[in-house]
Amino acid sequence: MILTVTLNTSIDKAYRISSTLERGTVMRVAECIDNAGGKGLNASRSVATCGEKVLSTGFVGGNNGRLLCELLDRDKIPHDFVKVATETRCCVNVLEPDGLSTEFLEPGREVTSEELAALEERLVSLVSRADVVTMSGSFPKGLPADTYVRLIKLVRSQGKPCILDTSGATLKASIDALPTMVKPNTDEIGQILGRKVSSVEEVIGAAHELHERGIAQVVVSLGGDGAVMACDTGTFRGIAPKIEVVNPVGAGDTMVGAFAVAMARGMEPAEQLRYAMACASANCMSASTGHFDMEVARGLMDGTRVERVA
Ligand SMILES: Nc1ncnc2c1ncn2[C@@H]1O[C@H](COP(=O)(O)OP(=O)(O)O)[C@@H](O)[C@H]1O
Ligand SMILES: O=P(O)(O)OC[C@H]1O[C@](O)(COP(=O)(O)O)[C@@H](O)[C@@H]1O
Repeated sequence: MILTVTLNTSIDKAYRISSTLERGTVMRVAECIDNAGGKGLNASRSVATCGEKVLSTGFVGGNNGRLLCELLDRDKIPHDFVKVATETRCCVNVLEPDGLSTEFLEPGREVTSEELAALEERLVSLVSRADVVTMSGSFPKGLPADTYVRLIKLVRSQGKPCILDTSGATLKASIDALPTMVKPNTDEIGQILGRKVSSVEEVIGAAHELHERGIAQVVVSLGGDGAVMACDTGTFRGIAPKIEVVNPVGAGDTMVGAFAVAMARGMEPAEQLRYAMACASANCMSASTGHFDMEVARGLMDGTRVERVA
């Protein structure tokens, strides 16, 4: 079973509009698709679509929290959340006819230290049943900066692999806890190392350097340009297939879920990367955030290439 941890859950609303987004006007929404969101729940759907058992945990609260659980039930995603006193946030993704996407991410409302302690207690038993644990996304208000450090240590003390996908100061503060895998983008790995990283050569060097610090798999995702991975068996460049992008939101989350599946199945790291990239590209071809069709992903596997670069 793959356990996904989402501290800042959300009702993700994809608004499809039929003309270009214009500031300062009234825009009517042609279609609204609601999904249980927050990065970890996109990863949960990815695990389920890959055909593996998943369990989602984290915090939910209020009416949005109830709706979120209903949306997960609709997607047949099992969940075991800690209920908090505040309302779960909403995130809005506006999709324009030309494929451009603009996201509005609400901050998460306050979570107390008692509610965090309840989650830590719950995790002790949930982690013991998991093959791989993923931790994704930002923090709601109120959580201390070392929250992921504590949760990663809890997972690693049980000898289980832990994938961390977060950003900014939270990522920087959590890296020394040595999760098994991290999935920063180019800007984020630059922030961790304290220097500007831009070319693919610089990304390769940066991924290798972070791997040397003790993170078993460092995966830097590059959107349509694919990904770079540094691990014990070498450094690899993944080339993504050319596709028609419909909604790229959640591609990285899909990648994380598919990586967890590939790890749990004991695939070689380079094969894990190819599998996870094909699923992530398939996510970009679906309008619904964090959803993809496994048949489409299978069809993209041949066009997804992984080459050793070091
Ligand atoms: N335009 C695209 N064409 C093909 N594959 C894509 C495209 N955008 C993303 N992907 C795939 O999804 C992966 C994750 O996407 P990325 O945008 O880097 O992550 P995030 O959603 O975290 O920003 C990429 O490494 C790539 O494999
Ligand atoms: O938890 P965070 O970092 O605030 O991000 C939350 C939001 O990011 C998303 O996962 C999309 O992010 P990506 O496009 O970077 O994968 C939304 O679905 C989600 O609600």
